[in-house]
Parts: sequence; structure tokens; C-alpha cells
Amino acid sequence: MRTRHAMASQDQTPSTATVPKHLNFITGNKNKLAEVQAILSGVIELRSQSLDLVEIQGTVEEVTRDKCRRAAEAVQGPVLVEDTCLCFRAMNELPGPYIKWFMQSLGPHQLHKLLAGFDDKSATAVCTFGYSAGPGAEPILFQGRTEGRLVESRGSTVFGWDSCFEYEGKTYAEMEKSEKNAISHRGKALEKLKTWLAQKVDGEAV
Ligand SMILES: O=c1nc[nH]c2c1ncn2[C@H]1C[C@H](O)[C@@H](COP(=O)(O)OP(=O)(O)OP(=O)(O)O)O1
Ligand SMILES: [Mg+2]
Repeated sequence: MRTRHAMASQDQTPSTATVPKHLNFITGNKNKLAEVQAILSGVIELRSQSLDLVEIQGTVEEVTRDKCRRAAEAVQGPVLVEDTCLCFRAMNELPGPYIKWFMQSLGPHQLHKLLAGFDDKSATAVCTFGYSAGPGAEPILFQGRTEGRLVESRGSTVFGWDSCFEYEGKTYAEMEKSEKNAISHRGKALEKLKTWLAQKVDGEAV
């Protein structure tokens, strides 16, 4: 029996998909891909295809599930996708999944101005992976969150809002890659994915 959808966690383990032998990560973002490759290296073979998928409006879970279904349809096979949000407490969690468009229009040097009128600079980075075993298979989600603050850009501006998101005194851009991956929203989400993979090592449906 297939669960309608599931957020992987201790109490709600997805119950049907078989263990994938490799993952086909569908993303148009090469910086994401590099981090996922680094974090999953030695764990599972990662393949990837660059597709610019349509993204709907909705909660991050809805956006990720829809993106995952579209990706599975597009490649006619198993896929891994990911959607990243940046949520500001002062704005009731917006821009959330729409951060990409704010980044594109403001750029890293002006992003902090979004919270200029607020004392509360708290921001949460949220990463949600979706895995689908193929077209028609309900996506399974793995989410990681890191709490930080929106600050004026410090450090390299190569990857999105890395230079604007401060965690324990350093922006993501001021950290070594391994340091970021150890505490990041993406690293935490991939820890859950790894746990899920490890629980099903023998390739049987569970
Ligand atoms: O760790 C990160 N550190 C800094 N910035 C980041 C990070 N991760 C995503 N980002 C940026 C990219 C995009 O401006 C937005 C998420 O949008 P999002 O739709 O998930 O990414 P995308 O369209 O670039 O790639 P994809 O093809 O996988 O959808 O935040
Ligand atoms: Mg996108």
C-alpha cells in the first residue's frame, strides 16, 4: 500500500519505495548540485540532469511535491529534486519558496533591505528534498532547517544568499564548504535522506 505522502521522520517513515541504486538529482542550479555531490559522496551514486522545472505557488511541501512529480514525468523515471526557502520571521515566513525572485531582482548586496523596517532579523533556511520512484509515485519528502539571521552581505557572492545568511556569527559564505554542509539546511535534509537509504539497504520494499 502506498502512503499518500510522507515527511520522513522517526514517527512517519515512508513505507513503500524500494531502495534506489543511484539518485538522479534534477536541478538547474550547479551550486546546489556541488553541495549535494559533496554530501552524498561515498553514500550513493549521484547522477544529475539540468532541467528548469515550473514551480507552483504554495507551501514549500506543495511546491516540492509538485516539482518532484513534474521531474518524474519529464525524465520518465526515478528522481530527486530539492526546493530551498528563506523565511523571515518578521514577514510571517515570506518570501519562503519565492526567495529566488527576490534574490534575482535585489541581488546579495541589497537583500538585507527587505528587513530594514523590522527589528527582528531572524531567518530560517529550509531545504526540502523530494524523491519519487517514477511517474505516478507519490513523492517522499526530507526537510532540514537552519535558524540564522539576515545580514548585510559578507563573503563570496557566488551562491545565492550565502553571503546574507548568518549562522552563529558567520555567514554561510564565510564558512568552509564542509563547515556549511555540516550545519546547513541542505546538510540536515540530506542526513534524513541518508537515514532513509540506510534503513533499506537490501533493496526490498519496506
Ligand atoms: O544553500 C544556499 N545558499 C544560498 N542560496 C541558495 C541556497 N540554496 C538555494 N539558494 C538560492 C537559489 C535560488 O535563488 C533560491 C532557491 O530557489 P530554488 O527554486 O530552490 O533553486 P533553483 O531554482 O536555483 O534550482 P532548482 O532547479 O533546483 O529549482 O535560493
Ligand atoms: Mg527552482
